Amino acid sequence: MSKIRGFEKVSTFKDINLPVRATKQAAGYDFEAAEEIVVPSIWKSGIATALKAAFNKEDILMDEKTLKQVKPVLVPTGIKAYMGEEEFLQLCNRSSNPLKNFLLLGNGVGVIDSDYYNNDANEGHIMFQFLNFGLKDLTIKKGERIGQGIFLPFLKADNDHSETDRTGGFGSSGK
Ligand SMILES: O=c1ccn([C@H]2C[C@H](O)[C@@H](COP(=O)(O)OP(=O)(O)OP(=O)(O)O)O2)c(=O)[nH]1
Ligand SMILES: [Mg+2]
Repeated sequence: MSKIRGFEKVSTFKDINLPVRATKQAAGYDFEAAEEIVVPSIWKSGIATALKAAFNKEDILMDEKTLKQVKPVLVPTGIKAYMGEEEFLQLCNRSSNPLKNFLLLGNGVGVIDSDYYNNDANEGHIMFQFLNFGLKDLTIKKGERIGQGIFLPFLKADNDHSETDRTGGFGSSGK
């Protein structure tokens, strides 16, 4: 069978499942966490203190360490995806994540470009970036379903001559 679009395991991950659609007509392929990982509550980072200070009209002082803790956590899936040149994989949250676990995607939706597959930096490893708005830290277990991926076509504008090759992910284009 010729390869059109699909999923493979990143070489360093063995004991994981490839994404599947849960039902006959489900649009999204459900992704699982490839390892156990903690997503800290954003409120533990000192934001609560800062907000209190803001209400009291005090200066908000946040050190570097505190600010860094507010970053989303990249949850590894151990999965890479291949697809057509004019397609991408859209990563979306599961509806139950905010409802049950206060988990939001930091980037709203994730865009997996077709040239991310097998890139030199990380082989095309797909990550979900989560922020935990709950009051408690959340442990995501290995094998837990964390999000979904939907393959979609995209359109190009007139006079589009982009020839730049991708070298990595998450800010690798340097802009
Ligand atoms: O939730 C996401 C979003 C992106 N990616 C990977 C696939 C994508 O092809 C690459 C780059 O994503 P994007 O273009 O959205 O980020 P960027 O900040 O523009 O990085 P770059 O400069 O590498 O394009 O990172 C993920 O694994 N998960
Ligand atoms: Mg980009």
